[in-house]
Amino acid sequence: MTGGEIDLEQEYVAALYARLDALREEAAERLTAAGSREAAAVWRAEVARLDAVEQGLCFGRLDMHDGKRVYIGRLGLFRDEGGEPWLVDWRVPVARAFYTATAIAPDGVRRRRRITTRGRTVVALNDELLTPDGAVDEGLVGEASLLAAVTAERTGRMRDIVTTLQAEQDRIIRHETDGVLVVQGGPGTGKTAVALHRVAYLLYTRPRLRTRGVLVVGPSRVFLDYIGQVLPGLGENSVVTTTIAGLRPDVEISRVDPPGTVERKGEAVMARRLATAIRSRIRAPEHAVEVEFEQQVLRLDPRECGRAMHQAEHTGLPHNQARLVFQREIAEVLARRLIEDMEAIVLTDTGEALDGGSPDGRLSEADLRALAAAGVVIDHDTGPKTMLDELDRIALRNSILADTGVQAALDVLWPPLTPERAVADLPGERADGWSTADVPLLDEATILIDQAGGHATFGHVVVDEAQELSEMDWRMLMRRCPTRSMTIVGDLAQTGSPAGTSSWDRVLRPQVRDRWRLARLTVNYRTPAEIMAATADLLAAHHPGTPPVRSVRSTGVPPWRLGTARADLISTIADLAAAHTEGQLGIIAPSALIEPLAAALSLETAPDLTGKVVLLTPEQAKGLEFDSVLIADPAAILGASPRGHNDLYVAMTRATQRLGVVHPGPPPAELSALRELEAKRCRAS
Ligand SMILES: Nc1ncnc2c1ncn2[C@@H]1O[C@H](COP(=O)(O)OP(=O)(O)OP(=O)(O)O)[C@@H](O)[C@H]1O
Repeated sequence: MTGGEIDLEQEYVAALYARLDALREEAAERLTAAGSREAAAVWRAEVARLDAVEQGLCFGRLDMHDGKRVYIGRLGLFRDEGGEPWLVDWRVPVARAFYTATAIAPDGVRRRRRITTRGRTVVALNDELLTPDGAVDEGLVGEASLLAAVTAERTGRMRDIVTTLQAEQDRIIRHETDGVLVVQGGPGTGKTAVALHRVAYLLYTRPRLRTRGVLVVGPSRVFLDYIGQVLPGLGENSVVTTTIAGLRPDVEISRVDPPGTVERKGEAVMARRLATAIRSRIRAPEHAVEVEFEQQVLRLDPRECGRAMHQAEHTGLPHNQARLVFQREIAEVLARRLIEDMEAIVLTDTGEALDGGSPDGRLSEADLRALAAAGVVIDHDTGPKTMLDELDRIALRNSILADTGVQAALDVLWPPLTPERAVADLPGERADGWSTADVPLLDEATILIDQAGGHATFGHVVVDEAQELSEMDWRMLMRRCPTRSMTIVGDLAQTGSPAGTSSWDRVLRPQVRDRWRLARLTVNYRTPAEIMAATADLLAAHHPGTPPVRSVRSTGVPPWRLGTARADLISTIADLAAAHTEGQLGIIAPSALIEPLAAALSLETAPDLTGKVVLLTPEQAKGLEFDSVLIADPAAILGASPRGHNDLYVAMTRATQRLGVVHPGPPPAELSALRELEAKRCRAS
């Protein structure tokens, strides 16, 4: 590339930055002058959006066969209002060819130019000529930018990949489906990256989504921190991110359930069990129920109770709300009875004291008390039939409802419930704190007991590491997404949770029937071929039908294993970590080893992704990546749960450069083909 070309592009890019600066200045002024909170929020978001695009504002150019030239960047810029676009946003249709055009299907493109900038300076240009014979410009490397991106040292924070998106990824990002899109792909195929870029794409192309909201669900807080900069970097700041348990921030997690319990609690049948258990709290009486109100004993016969219960249940309202309907029905019955009694006394009017009436044939003391409690003032001079008007009747019914004695009698028939109580009373449950597997149960119970739809909902939901969700988790999530517009990404060969899935159809069909589409990603951008080859036995043994993903590069560095005595395991890992110099090292160990390893490595037990050495379990490592990975005690990882083989697969596929495995005793059969390192040569590289 000639220096002259770079100078020309530099001039163009500098002008784009000048325009960006002008827009920023204007947005900042509008923010200062904003007259309302709403206006301030709009301009604050605009300032953030303009700030976010500083790095790599413009990263590409398309020269079309018809002579047009299109510059592509992180946002659209116009030289002046109504004029030709100066820079087009990567999400507009015309930019698509930047990611998908090939020599065979050039889509009107003659030349694709990648523009690399450092700060505001253009440092490199890479051109591809998309001529029918596939010839490329001299001295240019087609995949140079991609390879530079995938081999760069990791920082503990995911970066966006907008400059190097590949065609199979772009197809998913722009997929037109309104319903559920499932993206299945092996490790490192860019599922997370693609899901986040799809969010940015959807927010851009469907602006109404901004008001309806987008939710991104990830497997852990550490993971959410890891991906936290990607969307802001794409100019999108308004997305809510959470873990599945975080959907109910009011539930404090203080317990870890054993695998069998996690599996059991995650099954969809729990929803039915919960509903049945709640329903069973309602007890239709076999004999008449006596209710005391203002020292009168009123009798309710079982048929009256049954009818009131039926009417309440018929409303379809949650338990506690239907209970109020039941109580109102019963109060109506009781009020009617009281009124009939009172009016019967007055109507006899024989001068006799009847049925507790006073000697002058009027109301008894108890009747008067009941009426007084209802705020009904009796005018003894008025005729008996007009004694209680409609308002009096309502007041009487309300005072019956408010009476603690009546309440106590009705609570035996239809007790009030809390979601916590309902879940804690399930067979096999405990009331001494909650586990993450309890969260969807509590959420389900909330719906059944207190409120239908009191939670926030979203216009689009993204689920990452979606293979980990239980059937109960899916139910909870679907309630947050009434439109069922979702992007679900995951890998069935990486399922670790005992309640997770091995079939997308099994978890999605009950929710959306066949209204979901499957897209696949096939190229691994993270893990070099040498490491993927080392996982082949593990994958073949446990997922015989799953094709291995193709690595985009090889490093020439084979992964290794090192045998050690059990007593030396911790010190061996500590020595390897101390000797490690190249990039970030992830040490992945079974949970039983986290404490002793943290002590030996002077680390916290909670993983810190900004550290040079990060210690974590396979579960915590989900979705993350490191320059080098060291696995401690693979047999323990395999044996820790029924899906230990998937956990080991996850652990082995986290490295972008180097992988080592330290095993006390003989290696697991699946790893025996790894190159064995002699103890004295043991280094993490
Ligand atoms: N087109 C691309 N250009 C540059 N880097 C890419 C590209 N696609 C993926 N990557 C990088 O590859 C790595 C793996 O991507 P990502 O984490 O999205 O994969 P994944 O499929 O979610 O992996 P896993 O299932 O193993 O967690 C990331 O560092 C990502 O930035």
